[in-house]
Amino acid sequence: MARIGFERLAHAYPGGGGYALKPMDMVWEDAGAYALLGPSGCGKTTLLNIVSGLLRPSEGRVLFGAADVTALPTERRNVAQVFQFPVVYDTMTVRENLAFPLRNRGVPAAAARGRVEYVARLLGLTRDLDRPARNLGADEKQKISLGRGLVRNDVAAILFDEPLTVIDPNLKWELRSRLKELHREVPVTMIYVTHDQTEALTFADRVAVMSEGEVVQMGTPEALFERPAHTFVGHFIGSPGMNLLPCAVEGRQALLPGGLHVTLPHAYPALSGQVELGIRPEFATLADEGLPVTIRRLEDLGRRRIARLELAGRPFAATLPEGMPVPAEPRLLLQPAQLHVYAGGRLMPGEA
Ligand SMILES: Nc1ncnc2c1ncn2[C@@H]1O[C@H](COP(=O)(O)OP(=O)(O)OP(=O)(O)O)[C@@H](O)[C@H]1O
Repeated sequence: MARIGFERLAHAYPGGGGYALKPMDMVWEDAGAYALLGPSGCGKTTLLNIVSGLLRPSEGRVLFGAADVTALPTERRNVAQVFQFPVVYDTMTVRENLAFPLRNRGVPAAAARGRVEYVARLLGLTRDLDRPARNLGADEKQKISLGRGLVRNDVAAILFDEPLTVIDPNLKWELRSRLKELHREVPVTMIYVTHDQTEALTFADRVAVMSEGEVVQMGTPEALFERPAHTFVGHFIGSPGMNLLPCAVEGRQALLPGGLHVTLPHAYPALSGQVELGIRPEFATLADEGLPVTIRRLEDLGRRRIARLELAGRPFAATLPEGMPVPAEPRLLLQPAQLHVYAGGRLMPGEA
């Protein structure tokens, strides 16, 4: 198990035109469950491959504990990897597949047996243990791959690269919770790459949200929801994402187009770059008093209703409280503590 550190780490692919991963310093604590979350092309796989040793970074250092592993190949890093598609020996039984990484490390047969059966139980593979792997379907085969990644508990880290891609949607939820359960029982550092926010937020204690080669925020799922450090995080996390309105800020007042004023929870100094006011739809509700808005349409999302509005000439999403009829003259209430100010995309702290 290891704490993983990045020191001035960056990567530019030869002939790739600039950084695929911009310079970063970061520490992932030993035994943490981390996710790398972001859209296609943001640099998740590049960072994961640097951790696994598949890719040598063009700048900076990678540390496992105190050891500099930057130049070490994968086989000398003691990491387990689970990829998008199953990596399974068809000629072996499920049991032999799961035991393979242990046998390779010389783990005694009795200890290996217990561990294999434990992991098989966790992944729902017990009944298949003595079947040849080749007779199984894609879901089952990917479960074997997951099992082979999870079976050793002496690894520095287990790296998952979009491991549930081929899994049937109904099974995904179940496997996610099993992985989480396993992490609680065997606290190994786990790093999980995905573009799916539900997967990242349910699996990880801490999520690194990436955009354009940069980790724009590393935080708990709660922090990403309540205090997005970057407008990208506000927008990318949540459904619908955070509302962002261009504005000017003077002290404790945000001035929106059309002459509307919003009182902020803090005062702000003079800000440069594009200034935006951010608030999540969950903290903006239709009410009898507040800012004047126009309702464009309503969306019923099952447990809640979202009103698509126009505020200061811009689209805006808010919550229509349960049981509230659609108001004839709709007004919008914004929870003051949930108002955030961004300049150049970054969250501004405000004055104490
Ligand atoms: N071998 C390569 N040579 C040149 N450029 C590359 C190479 N691999 C990736 N890139 C570029 O680096 C950037 C980051 O790619 P990366 O694969 O790390 O992103 P990602 O977030 O994992 O995306 P995806 O989810 O699509 O795999 C992209 O712009 C990509 O085009």
